Amino acid sequence: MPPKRPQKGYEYQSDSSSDSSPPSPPAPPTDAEIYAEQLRTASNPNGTRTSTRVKKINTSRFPGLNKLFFSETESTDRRLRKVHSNPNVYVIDKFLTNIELDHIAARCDLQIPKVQPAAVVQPALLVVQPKEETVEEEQQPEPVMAPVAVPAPVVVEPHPVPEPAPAPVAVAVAMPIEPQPPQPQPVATMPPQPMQMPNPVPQPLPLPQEPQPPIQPSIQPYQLNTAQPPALPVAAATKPKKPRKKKQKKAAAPDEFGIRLAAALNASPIKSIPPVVPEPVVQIHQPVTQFYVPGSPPKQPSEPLTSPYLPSTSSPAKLTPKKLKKFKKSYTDDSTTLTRNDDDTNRTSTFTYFTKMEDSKIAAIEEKAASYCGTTIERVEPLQVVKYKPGQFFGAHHDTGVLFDDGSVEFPANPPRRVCTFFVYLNDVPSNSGGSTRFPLLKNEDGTVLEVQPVKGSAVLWSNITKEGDVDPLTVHEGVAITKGNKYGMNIWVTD
Ligand SMILES: O=C(O)CCC(=O)C(=O)O
Ligand SMILES: [Fe+2]
Repeated sequence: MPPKRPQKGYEYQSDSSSDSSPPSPPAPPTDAEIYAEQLRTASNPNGTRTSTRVKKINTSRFPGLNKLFFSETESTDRRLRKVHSNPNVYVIDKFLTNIELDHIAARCDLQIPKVQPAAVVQPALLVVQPKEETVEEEQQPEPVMAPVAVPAPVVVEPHPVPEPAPAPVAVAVAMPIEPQPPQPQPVATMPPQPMQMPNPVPQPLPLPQEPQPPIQPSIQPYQLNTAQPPALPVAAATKPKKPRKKKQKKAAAPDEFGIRLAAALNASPIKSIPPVVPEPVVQIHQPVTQFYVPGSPPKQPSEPLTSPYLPSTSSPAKLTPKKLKKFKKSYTDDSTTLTRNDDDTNRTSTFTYFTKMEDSKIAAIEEKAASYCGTTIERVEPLQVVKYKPGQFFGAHHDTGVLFDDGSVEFPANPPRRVCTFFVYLNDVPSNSGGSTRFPLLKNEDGTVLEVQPVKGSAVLWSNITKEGDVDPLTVHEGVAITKGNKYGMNIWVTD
């Protein structure tokens, strides 16, 4: 019997060591193509499904993922707003900070208005308003991602409107490092949710240090046996901690506070401002010398795996590309011929990639996604930024395999496979302009299809696999065509 025609492809992982997306044909074969060829000859010589050779994912290696997606008990993580059960789909409001959003927009030259500060504060005002500080300087309270339960369906035009400026004095004392304009919640068209936490008082806005769920004991999927640690990007290397100051009651140094606030407000031309975003602590457990070609299958099943995604260069300069990202035409791979399909009518959007741990902010985002899943940064693919112009879309597909006409999904035989997806919205898209992320097989209680409308900075999060470690065909999804304006998003894929 001839193999079933694959309906939709997905793109294999690209070369993480390059700054941009893979080249268009007739370029020499990319890692993805080489991987596809290896896969074809190794386990799929006739172009048929590979499923009989597929290794399940051992979900016990992902305790964080188990808690989020497969546990009988509800997650108590208040940052997560569940918009569908079984399979669980969550929205994380304000997954990215405004600083992270602005950084991505700048690096990718996205036409997104800069985040508006909540108030325009003259830095001079800050000098005369010393701040009583009773907490340790570096020990910021764990910011809570103010979970504001919004009864759904909600028809909200997600246009952030800057709040009227509060009195400068109040701002000087209570102003967070990063001002956050009010943001509407991503709208999932589902029946009303029980209120998770009433939010009667203004929440302290999150500081640049994002809340991190406790990182699970190291999983160490990749046994890296070498002597020579690579020089990691400055920001990615674990830094020795400065001795902490004891609690003391003191007036905040107006200079420092003013400068940091000014930096956050973008109100200062000062060049050498102290970093606003703390250096992320990237957990690299073992030194790395051997690098696995992205996307290529492991050589021997018994052979220890190396991380497919860690940077392969020891030069921090090479890890900090100055070039702006360029968006390339998206492609998908056909599972029957395992060739790249550039003319895929199922996907008209374009994409580009960040280099793995390209800079401290990118590394922090990777780390944030990993920690939600109770895993470490090694498992996070290079971040992929996607762009939709009016009329563009990404039809129904699965992030972990090829969706067939009969609704089944072929699971790639070997790691790295995309265990879960964070799709982050980089701009707002009003609900009357299309552009939602739609899950055609997931229904709300009222029978309507689950759709999540883009709200800047929020992320929708789902698992691509089942509790048993097989592909979950229910998490097929699509990027609905946007009718007006552009849509920008970012895929964060955590792999096995
Ligand atoms: O654009 C969206 O809403 C979803 C995009 C997506 O699923 C993908 O890029 O894999
Ligand atoms: Fe997707």
